[in-house]
Amino acid sequence: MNSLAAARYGKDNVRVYKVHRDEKTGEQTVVEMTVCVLLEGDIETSYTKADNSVVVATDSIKNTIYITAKQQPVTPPELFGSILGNHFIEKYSHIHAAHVNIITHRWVRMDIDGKPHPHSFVKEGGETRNVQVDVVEGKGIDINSSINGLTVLKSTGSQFHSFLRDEFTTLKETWDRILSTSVDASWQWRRFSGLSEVKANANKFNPAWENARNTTLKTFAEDNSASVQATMYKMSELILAAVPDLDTVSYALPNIHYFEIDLSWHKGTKNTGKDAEVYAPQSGPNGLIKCTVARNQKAKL
Ligand SMILES: O=c1[nH]c(=O)c2[nH]c(=O)[nH]c2[nH]1
Repeated sequence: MNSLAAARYGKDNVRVYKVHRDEKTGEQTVVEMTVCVLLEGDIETSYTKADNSVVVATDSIKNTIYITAKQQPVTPPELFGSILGNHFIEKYSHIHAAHVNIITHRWVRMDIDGKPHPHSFVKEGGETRNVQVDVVEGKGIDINSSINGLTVLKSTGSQFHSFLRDEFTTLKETWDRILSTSVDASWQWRRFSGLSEVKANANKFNPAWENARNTTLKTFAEDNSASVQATMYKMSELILAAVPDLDTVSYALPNIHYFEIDLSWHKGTKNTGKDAEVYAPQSGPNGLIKCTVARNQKAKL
């Protein structure tokens, strides 16, 4: 006999845009999100017995996302995700968990002639602000906030030497290299008991995002990096120290390589070592360095 070992379902890639119009100043503020909601609960029979009576249609889930966006604040995304997820477990007695993922796209207000424009925006790179909100009946609300796709480069101030050498090693040691990565940084909040506790803490989410972003950029720029590993650990420690409500901070950083090009074949042109100016950016393979730093406890490696 087989049995359903795990099941969840819902609507993915629900794109939502919301505008806020400040009637007094005439300034408008926009938010664009891509939302995924997946539900769990007493839904086995829909899989095993073709019983659709337990199915909240994914079309209804999509409608609920729109209605909730209309009726509730969509920022900070941690709060919107909690309100949305909580709705499903309160409304349907047989739904016991709602998993909400929100990608917030980065529309940044334009500066025109040095002044913030009231209703025009630029989409900044591929960077997004994301949240994963898991609302589980009887347990509480787990929130993981993140920055994705923040691409950075420094042209010096990075080293990589003294690494293990053996018969597989060809990489030269370097005391001055280019360092580039696309930052995926995430921070796990201590578990909230429920929606009212999330609401009581709602003013912490934006400052935490700002702190994580600023810390990432400042540390990346200012650290004379011994390695991606050492720099990302410093970033994680600083964020944990600044935001007491976090349990862990994680990074996943690709090491995007820029190779020197030997141009000596052309009239003895010097373009390596201290003479290197023209490099070949690599699209792959790339290093991929990850870590999770936990507060006051040993990380599970
Ligand atoms: O910062 C780095 N960490 C590594 O683990 C590594 N490995 C490598 O080839 N280059 C680098 N750079």
